[in-house]
Amino acid sequence: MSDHPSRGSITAVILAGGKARRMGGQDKGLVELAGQPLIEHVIARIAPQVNQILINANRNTEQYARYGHPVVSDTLSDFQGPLAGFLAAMQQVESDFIVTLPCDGPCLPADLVNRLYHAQQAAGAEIAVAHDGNRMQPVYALISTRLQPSLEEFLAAGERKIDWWYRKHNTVTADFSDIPDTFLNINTLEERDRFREAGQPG
Ligand SMILES: Nc1nc2c(ncn2[C@@H]2O[C@H](COP(=O)(O)OP(=O)(O)OP(=O)(O)O)[C@@H](O)[C@H]2O)c(=O)[nH]1
Ligand SMILES: [Mg+2]
Repeated sequence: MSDHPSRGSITAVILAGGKARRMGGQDKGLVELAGQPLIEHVIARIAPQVNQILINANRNTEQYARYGHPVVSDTLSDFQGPLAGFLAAMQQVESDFIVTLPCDGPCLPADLVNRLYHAQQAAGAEIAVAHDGNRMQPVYALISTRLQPSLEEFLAAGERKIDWWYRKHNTVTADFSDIPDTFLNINTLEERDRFREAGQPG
């Protein structure tokens, strides 16, 4: 992994902690695409962009550990959504920021971290979220780890919606409208098979 001495430290957090109901409850990160588990595609694309990777998973943690990156499970029980994964990561890391991304998006931008970081720096923001031109992509975000107490409080109050939490903070969007296809995510086996036939977009 390359070094980025000019930036504050950033840990990438690959979110693989969901239930994958649309995939019949399989462990989505381990579902195969083009001969490799989905998470391997994601690791390959994010590794050159950061110094540290964390995998957030709630099942099959030994299998995820094989990739040589720390694996953390949600500290809140019962699959309470991606924010629970953000929190588990923040509780674990010592970096200034986390960059979150899902395990089911194998085509993620090659400059995801750079664009998020520049948007954050330009605005002095607490959070930078990807925007594909049509909509926000809320699980692709750069978040200051100083927000851990805020996130703990939000989740303890029973709130779960990412967008609502973002709205409580100085949040900016980073423009990815030139490469919207990079946010394609695979939620069903049919989508996986269609993707396979079409080849990798972008
Ligand atoms: N840590 C954690 N991550 C989650 C949780 N729920 C969803 N995610 C992650 O959030 C990202 C986007 O969620 P979805 O694509 O809807 O994944 P999912 O919830 O597993 O799938 P569905 O049940 O089919 O909606 C994925 O990377 C999931 O792994 C959760 O309860 N905890
Ligand atoms: Mg998805």
